[in-house]
Amino acid sequence: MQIEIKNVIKIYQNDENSCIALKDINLSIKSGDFVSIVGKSGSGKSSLLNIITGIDTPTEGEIWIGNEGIHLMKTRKISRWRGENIGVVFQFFQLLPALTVLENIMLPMEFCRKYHPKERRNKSQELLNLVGLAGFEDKLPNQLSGGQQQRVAIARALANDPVVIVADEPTGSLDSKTAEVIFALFEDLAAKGKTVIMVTHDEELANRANRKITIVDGEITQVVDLSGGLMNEITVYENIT
Ligand SMILES: Nc1ncnc2c1ncn2[C@@H]1O[C@H](COP(=O)(O)OP(=O)(O)OP(=O)(O)O)[C@@H](O)[C@H]1O
Repeated sequence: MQIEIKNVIKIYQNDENSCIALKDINLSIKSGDFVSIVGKSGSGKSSLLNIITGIDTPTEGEIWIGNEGIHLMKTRKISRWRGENIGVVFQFFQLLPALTVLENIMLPMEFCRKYHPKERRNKSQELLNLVGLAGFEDKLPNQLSGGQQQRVAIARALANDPVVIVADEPTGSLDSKTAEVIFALFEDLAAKGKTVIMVTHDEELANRANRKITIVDGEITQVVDLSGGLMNEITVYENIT
């Protein structure tokens, strides 16, 4: 599904202060694209991801994913739609500690009533195999290493076979060797046709995506085409300020 972000502005407002986190963001992401987003802390990366996934709403602007206007959806519809169409992976995994690995993966299927209840266990098992954790079904999250927990989180993100995977610093809390294993999983998903959008602080990993987007102070300052292994700058949105 094509993603179109049009003139998105995000302003956080409280009683005394306001913070302009995103200033007129425009971006097109094609189906099957693997996009990395880099930028300094506070530049607006998470704000952008939260708006793409409908976790947060833009102050202004539009987000289209396929034919769906995310900015037009009511909160209740968004969570269901997200559950069916977008897999979200966070830096600190966010697995439910009291549920087993398999139960964590089944949760989005139950929430979206995807698959027949009898099928869910098999589907979850397949996903666990895919991330290389067969045999860990009945473990609790705290019995796993960080890298293993992130693999479970990726399996959970894939539970409803979403077309888009969005990951916010998925390797940020992992050592470099484990980060490599996790990143390779995302590369594999992109190669299988999923659209992957990943925020990372790691420039080396970011340069292995198809496109790298740099955000500075809430603005896209650079979009670099990395496909074909050649760092070939295609579009530069001028930083007007
Ligand atoms: N809920 C909020 N209320 C007020 N300001 C916020 C809120 N969330 C983010 N901000 C501000 O918006 C700006 C962008 O924050 P954001 O978290 O999107 O940046 P980031 O690039 O993801 O940073 P990091 O790499 O540290 O996670 C920052 O100045 C931040 O302080």
